[in-house]
This record gives sequence, structure tokens and C-alpha cells, in this order.
Amino acid sequence: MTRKIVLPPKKERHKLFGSIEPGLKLKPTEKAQMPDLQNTKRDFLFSIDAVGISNVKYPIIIESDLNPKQQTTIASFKMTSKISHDSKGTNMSRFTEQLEIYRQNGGFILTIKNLFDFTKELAERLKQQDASIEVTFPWFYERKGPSSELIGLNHADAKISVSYVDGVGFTSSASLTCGVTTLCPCSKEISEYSAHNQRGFVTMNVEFTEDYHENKDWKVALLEAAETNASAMIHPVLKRPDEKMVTETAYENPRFVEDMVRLVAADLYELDFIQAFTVECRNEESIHLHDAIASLSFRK
Ligand SMILES: Nc1nc2c(ncn2[C@@H]2O[C@H](COP(=O)(O)OP(=O)(O)OP(=O)(O)O)[C@@H](O)[C@H]2O)c(=O)[nH]1
Repeated sequence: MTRKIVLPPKKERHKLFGSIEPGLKLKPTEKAQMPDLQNTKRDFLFSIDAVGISNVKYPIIIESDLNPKQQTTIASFKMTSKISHDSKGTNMSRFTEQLEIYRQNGGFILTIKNLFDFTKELAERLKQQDASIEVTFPWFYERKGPSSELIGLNHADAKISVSYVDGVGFTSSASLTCGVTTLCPCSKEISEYSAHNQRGFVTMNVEFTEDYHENKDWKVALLEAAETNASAMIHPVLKRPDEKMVTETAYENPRFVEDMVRLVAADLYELDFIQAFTVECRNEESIHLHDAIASLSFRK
């Protein structure tokens, strides 16, 4: 038989679990009367390169040249600035205050132009000479099966970083990590049949040229650089005719991890809005428990 429970009022329940009455409160409750420790001015020995907040989850709106053309996604923000040796601390509340102003103003639309405005305003709000922001988010894009043309959603992990220094200006960079299929050329060469293949992850970090204004979607350009140089693309929905095509395409385009980083580098070299890049590939080897990795960096 079910036991009938007689619940005490909520306040009594809290007492039952250890809540106590508030003690005597003597410290000021008005903001103006409260000590402002973080604004203490004295020689605190060292300047700090970056102080602020990280791992701030916030909804953002992103635009894309691929479908869906606009999407709301959840980003993780890191926002910092320098402080000099004679400041005790930063004003932490001003970082999230600034973020919320952007959300309330029609949503935070994540363009590089908006991030330029954001970092400059953040530096001003913090009364500092500089501010930096890093925004990490999953970007979703439609992908069709090669034969059936059935659509599903893939995603890549994207990051945009912007820094502003008063009197100097802005720098911006971005990174994209996406999954691909790679088929081992050595395995294909030596085996009577088949070849082992694996899921590879390509990460591209790129520095934009000063005149880049997102007339071309950097996310799509980087995705293309990785996917069109892989053995095959990754698909969310595949019917048998699609699967046959993907399997044969991978066999026709074998790639070592070294081939991947060099071929992707060649595509990034051709993109005129990129002035420097790093390409990394990590293959989750299907015949080993370890991964195969390669990376290269280049400044044009
Ligand atoms: N500087 C600093 N603040 C911290 C840290 N950890 C938490 N905080 C909190 O940041 C909050 C204060 O933010 P501030 O922006 O300085 O608040 P405020 O001075 O009332 O705000 P303003 O009027 O904008 O100057 C407090 O709740 C602090 O406890 C830390 O490690 N350093």
C-alpha cells in the first residue's frame, strides 16, 4: 500500500533540511556604500595579459551561404582584456552586461563586423585599452545524399576570434573542424581487396586579411577545402545507391593524413581573404586504437 505523506509548508520543509533564519546584517546594501575592491588602485606588481570570463553559453544567430541560411545556435563565449599592474581587478559584470545588450537588441547576429563593434564597445565599457572575444559554436548545414539527394543536417565546430586595441585596430581569425572520410593509400596498394578507412577530423585555423568583409562565407569556404580534398564526404542520410557511390568515391581518392593537410593547405592558399593558416588532420584509425595526425602552418 502507498504511504500517505503529510507535507509541512515549504518554509518548514526547508527548516527540516537545515535552512536557518537570516542573521543580523550590518554591511551596506546600497551599491554606492559598498566597497569596490576590484577598483583598488595600488602597485599590484604584475600587469595581466587576459582577465575576464569564459564558458559563457548564450544563443546567437548565424548566417550561412548553405541551407539553413539563418539559424539560432548556442555559442560559448570567452571575453577578456588586459589590466595594468596598478589595478586590482576587472569589472566582471560588464562582460555579461554587454552580451545581454546585444541579445536584447534583436539577437546577437554573429558577423565579424558585429564582433568588431562588440570588442570596441567592450573595451570602452571596461575602461581598458583592449578587449578580445572568442566565440565557439556548432554550425549546421544541409547535406544531400549523392544519388538519392535525401537531405539531412551535418555540423562542424566553428570559432571566431576578434581582438581590438585602441589606436591600433582589430585582428580577426577563425577556425573550423569538420569530419571527413579518409581511405588509406598504403592499405589499398598492398591488399588484394578493400582498404581500411576512417573518420578524419580536419581543423583549419585561418587569419583573415584586413579587407575581408564576409562577402564570401568563410565557413563554407573552409568546409569545401576540407571535404573536396578528402577521400569522401560524411553524410547524415544514405540509401544503398548513395552508400555505393560514397564507398567507391573513397576508393578512387585514397589519402594519407599528410596528403590531407597538404591538399587542404593548397585550397586555403588560393583563398584571397586568408593571410595565414594552420591545417591539422586527425584520423581515428580503424585498424589501430590510436589516431594518425599531421599539421602544417603557412603565412602568405
Ligand atoms: N574582479 C573580479 N571579480 C570577480 C571575480 N570573481 C567574481 N567576481 C565578481 O564580479 C562581480 C562584480 O562585478 P563588477 O563589474 O566589478 O560590479 P560593480 O562594481 O558593481 O559594477 P560597475 O558598476 O559596472 O563597476 C562581483 O560579483 C564579484 O564577486 C574575480 O576573480 N575577479
